[in-house]
Amino acid sequence: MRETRVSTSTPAITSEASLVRASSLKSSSRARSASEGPVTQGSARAKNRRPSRSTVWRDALSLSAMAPNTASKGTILVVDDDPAMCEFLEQGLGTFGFSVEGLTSEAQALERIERADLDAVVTDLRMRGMGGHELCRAIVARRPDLPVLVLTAFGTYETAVDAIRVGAYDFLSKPVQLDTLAIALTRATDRSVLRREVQRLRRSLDETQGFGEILGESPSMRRVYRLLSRIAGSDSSVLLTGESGTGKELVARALHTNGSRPEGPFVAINCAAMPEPLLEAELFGHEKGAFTDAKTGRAGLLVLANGGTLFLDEIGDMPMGLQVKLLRAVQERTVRPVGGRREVPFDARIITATNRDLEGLIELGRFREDLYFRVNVIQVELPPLRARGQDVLLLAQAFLQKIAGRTGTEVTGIDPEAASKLLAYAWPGNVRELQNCIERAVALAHGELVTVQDLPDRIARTRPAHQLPAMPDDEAGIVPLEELERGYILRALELVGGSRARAAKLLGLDRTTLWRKLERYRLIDEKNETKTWS
Ligand SMILES: Nc1ncnc2c1ncn2[C@@H]1O[C@H](COP(=O)(O)OP(=O)(O)OP(=O)(O)O)[C@@H](O)[C@H]1O
Repeated sequence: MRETRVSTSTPAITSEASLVRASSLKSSSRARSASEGPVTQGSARAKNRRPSRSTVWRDALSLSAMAPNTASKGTILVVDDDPAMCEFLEQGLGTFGFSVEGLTSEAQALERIERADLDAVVTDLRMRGMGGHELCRAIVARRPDLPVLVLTAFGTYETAVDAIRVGAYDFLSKPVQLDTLAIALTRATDRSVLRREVQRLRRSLDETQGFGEILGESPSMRRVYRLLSRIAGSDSSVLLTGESGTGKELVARALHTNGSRPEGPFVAINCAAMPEPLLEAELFGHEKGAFTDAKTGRAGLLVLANGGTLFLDEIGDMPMGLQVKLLRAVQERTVRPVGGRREVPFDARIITATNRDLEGLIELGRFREDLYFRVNVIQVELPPLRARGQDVLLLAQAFLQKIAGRTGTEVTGIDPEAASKLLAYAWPGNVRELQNCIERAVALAHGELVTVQDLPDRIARTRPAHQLPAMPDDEAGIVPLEELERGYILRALELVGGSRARAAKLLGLDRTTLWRKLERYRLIDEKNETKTWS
C-alpha cells in the first residue's frame, strides 16, 4: 500500500493580510453559481461576505509570506464545488509558482484532463456530483500519468485509505496549510514537469539537430530542418534548390522516409542524364510495340512510384516537350504511356530538384512557368557548404570516421592546419567535393591525423577568405564607399558560387544593376566570367 501523507510539519505562517484576502476571495465567488465552470484569477472583488461550509479550514490556509514567485512549476487543476475554494487555491498556489485552473464540476474536470498540458489535480472529497473518490478513480483510469491529490475535511484513516485505494497520489486532510499543499504538489509535479520538458526538448532537437541522415548544426541547416519537419507529413510537391552536391537527393530521401508514405517506394530519376525519347518512356511507360525495341509494355516511373515518392532530379534540364506532358500528368494524376491511348492513374508525391535558376530559365523560355508553379508548392533551398561554417569540420570528421572504419586505416582526425584550410576553402562542389577530398586524404595520410599534405593542392593553397573591414573606430578607418561596395559584391558572389542571379537576389539588386556594377568595378574578365578573389 502507498504511504498516506497527512498534513505534515510545515508550521502555519498565517498573516493577517492573507486571512483578509482569503475571506474576501470566498465572499466574491459566493455570489456566483456553483455551476459556473472555470473560475478565473483576479475576479474576487465582491464585498458581501457569507460563511461557507469550508470557512473553518480555509481560514487556516495561509498565504506564506515566503512563497516563491518563480516561473511556472506546473499546471494544476483544482476541483471543488465551492467556487470560493477554487479561487482561493488559484491565487494561493499561484504565489508558489503554479499555474492553477479551478473547476467546480467533476464532469468539466474529466473533460479538461483530456488535454495534455496538466501536471496534477487537487480535488475535494465531498462534492455534490460523483464525489472526489469516483473522480479520482476516473482520472487515474484515463490519465494514469496524472497525480491526483485529495483534500478532505474528514481526515480519518479510513478515508485516506479509500483515497489511496482509488489511485490518489497523496491525501491531505483539512485544514491544510498552503505551504504543505505546495510542497506536496511540487513533489507530485516534478516528474511530470520533467517528462514534459524532456518531450519539449526532444521535439526541438528533432527540429534543429538533424533530419534523417543529414548532418549539420549550422543555423542555415537548422532552418532547413525546421522547414523539413513542418512539410514532411504533407503530400504537397516540393522543389529542392541549391548548388550541386548540397544534399538535395539526401533531403528528398529524408522527406520520403519521414513523410506519410515511408512504406511506399522511393523512385529517383535524373532528367538530365538521358535523351528525350528514353526519358519519356522511363517516366510515362510504353505500350508493347511503341518503338522498335519495345517488345513488351512497361509501366513508367510515375506509376512505379505509386504509394511512395517520385524524385525528379535536375528538373531544369527536362526538355520542353516532356515538361508539357509532365505538367498534364501532375495535374490530372494520370499518365498516358508512350504509344498508348489509355490513361493510367498514379498516386505518388512529387519531389523535384535543380541546381539551376528556374526563374531565369523561364525568362529565357526554357522552362514552363505553369510547371514551375505546379512543382514549386514548397521550396527548400539548401545552403552551399561554404555558408555552413563549422559544419565543414563536422561533416569532414563524420566522413573520415566512416571511411576509416570501412578501409580499416588508423586515421582518427584532422590536424589544425588542415582543418583551417578546409574551413577557408569555398567548396564549389559542396558536400560531395568534401566527401571525395576526405576519402583521398584518408588514403594518403601517414599517421593518425590528416595533414595539409594530404589535401588536394587547390585546398592546401587556400588562404582565409577576405574579410570586410570592421566598423572603424576613427576617421583613419573610413574607406571609400565604392571600395566597400566592391568588396561586399565580391563576397556575395563568393558565397553563392559565382551565380550572378543569386548574388543579385541577396544584394537586393536587379540583375542589370549588378551587371553594371560588376563592369564598373572591373569584375568581368575577357570571357565575361566573374572574377573571384585575387
Ligand atoms: N548534410 C549532409 N550530411 C551528410 N551527407 C551529406 C549531406 N549533404 C550531402 N551529403 C552527401 O553528399 C553527397 C552529395 O549529396 P546529394 O547527391 O544529395 O547532392 P545533390 O544536391 O543532389 O547533388 P546534385 O545536384 O549534383 O545531384 C551524397 O553522398 C550525400 O550523402
